[in-house]
Amino acid sequence: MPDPKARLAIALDYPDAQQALKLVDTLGHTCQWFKIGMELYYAAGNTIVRELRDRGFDVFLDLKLHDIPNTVAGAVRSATQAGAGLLTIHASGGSAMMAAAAEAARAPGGPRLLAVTVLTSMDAAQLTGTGITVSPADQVLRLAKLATQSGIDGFVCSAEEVAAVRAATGPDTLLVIPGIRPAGAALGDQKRIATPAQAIAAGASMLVVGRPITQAPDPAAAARAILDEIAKAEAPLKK
Ligand SMILES: O=C(O)c1cc(=O)[nH]c(=O)n1[C@@H]1O[C@H](COP(=O)(O)O)[C@@H](O)[C@H]1O
Repeated sequence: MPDPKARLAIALDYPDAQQALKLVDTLGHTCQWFKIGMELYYAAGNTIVRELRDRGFDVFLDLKLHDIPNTVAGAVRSATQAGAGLLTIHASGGSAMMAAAAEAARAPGGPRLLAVTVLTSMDAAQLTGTGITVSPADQVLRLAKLATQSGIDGFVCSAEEVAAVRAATGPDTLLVIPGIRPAGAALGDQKRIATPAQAIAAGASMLVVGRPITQAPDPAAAARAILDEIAKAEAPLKK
């Protein structure tokens, strides 16, 4: 059974390195993966990526790149220098953009790329508002297939689509699932959600959790509870 720690990334959605590192210190080595998103990266750049690497953690750099192919390839090269293990790009940037990103990520020490499909904060009505009239599930599948053809083998989607994406892309695909809400947790802006156990049971490789841990009265206890839920969900059923 894989270590549950390898299957949880904590979203460090903070405005500066000081606040982010305070949470990291609070969690200690309960967790292995930390996700640095736009809020923290725009404030602290590659310095915070290196700081976490120096402390022995793995870094998931969530920059959701979406630009012309040449620009995205350059951004992948810049992000590679800091040593992130995972990096996100938007699948809706298209096949040429994803292929250019995949090529840039093949450099030594390059990150594994994850194509973000349909944001977990979007429901069918919001998707329709952007001119896409198929369901979120159909759009996720379409983008996952496009990403696969473009040389990307990891995806971000919601737990609602994970089983279909797994079936379409194979057992080795890295499927990373945000929109995780333990039973009773506040939804905030998330729309397509699941509990940790539901997401793992549906076939998720890794879960992304932010506020249910960072805003908890006791973040370390909240993280441990989620790791326990992951471990139980992946344990074979005893008959
Ligand atoms: O790429 C992501 O990580 C991501 C994609 C997505 O579709 N939905 C989504 O919530 N995320 C990120 O996952 C984290 C979720 O945070 P919480 O909603 O606080 O658990 C945030 O850092 C989001 O930026």
